[in-house]
Amino acid sequence: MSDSTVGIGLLLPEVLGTYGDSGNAQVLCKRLQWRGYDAEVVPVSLDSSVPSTLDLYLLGGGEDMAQVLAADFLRNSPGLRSAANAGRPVFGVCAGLQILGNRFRGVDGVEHAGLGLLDLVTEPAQQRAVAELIAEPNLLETPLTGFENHQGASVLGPGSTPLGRVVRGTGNGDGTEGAVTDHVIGTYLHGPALARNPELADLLLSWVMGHALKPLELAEVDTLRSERLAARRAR
Ligand SMILES: NC(=O)CC[C@H](N)C(=O)O
Repeated sequence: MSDSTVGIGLLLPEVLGTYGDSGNAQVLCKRLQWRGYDAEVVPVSLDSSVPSTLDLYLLGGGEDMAQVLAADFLRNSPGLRSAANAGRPVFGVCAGLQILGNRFRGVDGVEHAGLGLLDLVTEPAQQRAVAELIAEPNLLETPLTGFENHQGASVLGPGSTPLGRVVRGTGNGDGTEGAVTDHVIGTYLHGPALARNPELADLLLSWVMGHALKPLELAEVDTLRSERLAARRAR
């Protein structure tokens, strides 16, 4: 990979790929390439260590045991934490959000340490949240859309702010959705989230590039968004 190529780290897709969130890496890569930048997806698997030099890091959702495996691995491989502490963007979805937090408890009742990159704690909720999820964003202009499928409910501490306010669905479980600390974002949105929410994709990319990127007109993305937002109104 040349120095000018943007390296998009896709962390542990073999265990955090259950909900299709690996698509977030393809979305970021394409949105850069369509604008004339070189970009490459760099998968990081359980048999390697996490490099601290990639430009951005992605974690997807996963089942409970896979999540514990991923959290243990990431706690013991310091690359992600040092990259985040150096300001490199990190985006985690669902299990990814919970791993980025301070700690999470699975449905088995066992508490596991997270990475402490987001100030949040996750406990199992009474009911599993499986639904379309819509939120009014805090950092962006346009509504956040995705689907959710999780048991965990997350409570934010003062070191993180919500990514948005739930309009439909469950999100964190208290009316807020997701969490942000510096350049680390966690969300309960699958979809993949960055395919459904191009403004969120471009926010992450603006942090990578150090400047805003020129807009992209993509009719397919507009159609997908309007279909998903209309589906919520039809119910
Ligand atoms: N979709 C997911 O990543 C699920 C995460 C976690 N296992 C939960 O149920 O809360």
